[in-house]
Amino acid sequence: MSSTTTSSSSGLPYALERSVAISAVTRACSLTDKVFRNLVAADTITKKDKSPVTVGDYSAQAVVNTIIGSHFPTDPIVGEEDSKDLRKEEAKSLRDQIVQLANEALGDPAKECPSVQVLAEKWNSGDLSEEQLLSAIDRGNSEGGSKGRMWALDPIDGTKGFLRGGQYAVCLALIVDGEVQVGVMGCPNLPHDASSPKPKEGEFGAGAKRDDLGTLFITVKGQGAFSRPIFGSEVETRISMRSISNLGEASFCESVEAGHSSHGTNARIAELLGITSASVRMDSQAKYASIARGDGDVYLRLPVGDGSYQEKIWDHASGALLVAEAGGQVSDIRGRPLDFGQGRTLRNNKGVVAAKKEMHGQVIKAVGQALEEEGRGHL
Ligand SMILES: Nc1ncnc2c1ncn2[C@@H]1O[C@H](COP(=O)(O)O)[C@@H](OP(=O)(O)O)[C@H]1O
Ligand SMILES: [Mg+2]
Repeated sequence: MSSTTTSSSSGLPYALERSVAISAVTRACSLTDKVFRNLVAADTITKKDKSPVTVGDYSAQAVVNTIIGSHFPTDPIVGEEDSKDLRKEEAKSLRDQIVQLANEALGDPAKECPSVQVLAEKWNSGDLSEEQLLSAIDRGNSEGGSKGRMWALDPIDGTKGFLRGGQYAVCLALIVDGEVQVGVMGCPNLPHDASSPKPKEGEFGAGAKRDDLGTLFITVKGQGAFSRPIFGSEVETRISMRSISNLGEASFCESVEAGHSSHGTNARIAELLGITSASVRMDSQAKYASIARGDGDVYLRLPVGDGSYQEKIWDHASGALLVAEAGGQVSDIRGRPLDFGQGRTLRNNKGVVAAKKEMHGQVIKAVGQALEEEGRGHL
């Protein structure tokens, strides 16, 4: 496996990877958005861990892996899904829908940047077989590790948000020797900027598309953080974290799901920091995106219970780089950097704390105190 930096005509490191990732995520977002608007709840099947997996998850992974696989055939992919359940007899109608949706997304004559066009003919014929698409899903079975290049993909991060009409994200990152180098995140339900009114319940669903929704976040290590609409304009805007003079002015983001992040501990940390505004609850890595562009300031993800859950690399790779490139610092609850070189999980880390660089240390101190008070100081 080579760790060399590929660049295209722009001359910047990872320019080709950036373009291909944008193309893959954009196509996957069109697909998930379509599924979202025509959501057929009956097509949801249940994995062993009981999290809902939809036709959107599988099709989006098939699309992204097909595109990554044709441009970078030797790059391993660490993807959330595999095709095991899909290959079962009873999943026939789900498979048929995936084949149709993935081929539509791959065959869509969307505009591509010139470097991507070169290889587009490899996958955009729109007639891949069921087996080709199932194999593409299974390209995501890499075990990860600390050497060489690999992609991390969450085809629909925030599955619960997706199903309830909240935030979700298609997240793709390139990791080289354990360090995230490129991150692209598509948030189809996130307004283009924080000043847009928040979507209200009932604004989603068939035919209710709003022009100011759907935001793409793009980052390459050392090159800054950018956003642009997913659908429509390709003009990118540089984003950065908000300037606040003290943490008392901050607002923080946390998961909607109390089972994913301890709301009680988060509240105590906010109290210790003098934060008075209510937390913003949001599904998916849209939380990283929100603080990166200054909608909020701190992302707290405090482990629940005994802290034995191991965070997955695809749940954090693109978001963590985005925040770092927007002026933030991302670590676990002890202030250790997230270690993406340990396989499919962040097994050397517990929880996540993301905040503006200058204020991160103060947040970590409050985290330690709150855990101590709960008798979880050993975490
Ligand atoms: N006990 C737990 N602690 C922390 N994260 C968990 C968890 N159980 C599941 N998750 C992860 O939390 C992710 C969603 O995060 P959030 O709550 O911030 O939206 C899920 O991603 P998926 O929705 O892709 O399955 C899943 O991987
Ligand atoms: Mg996820």
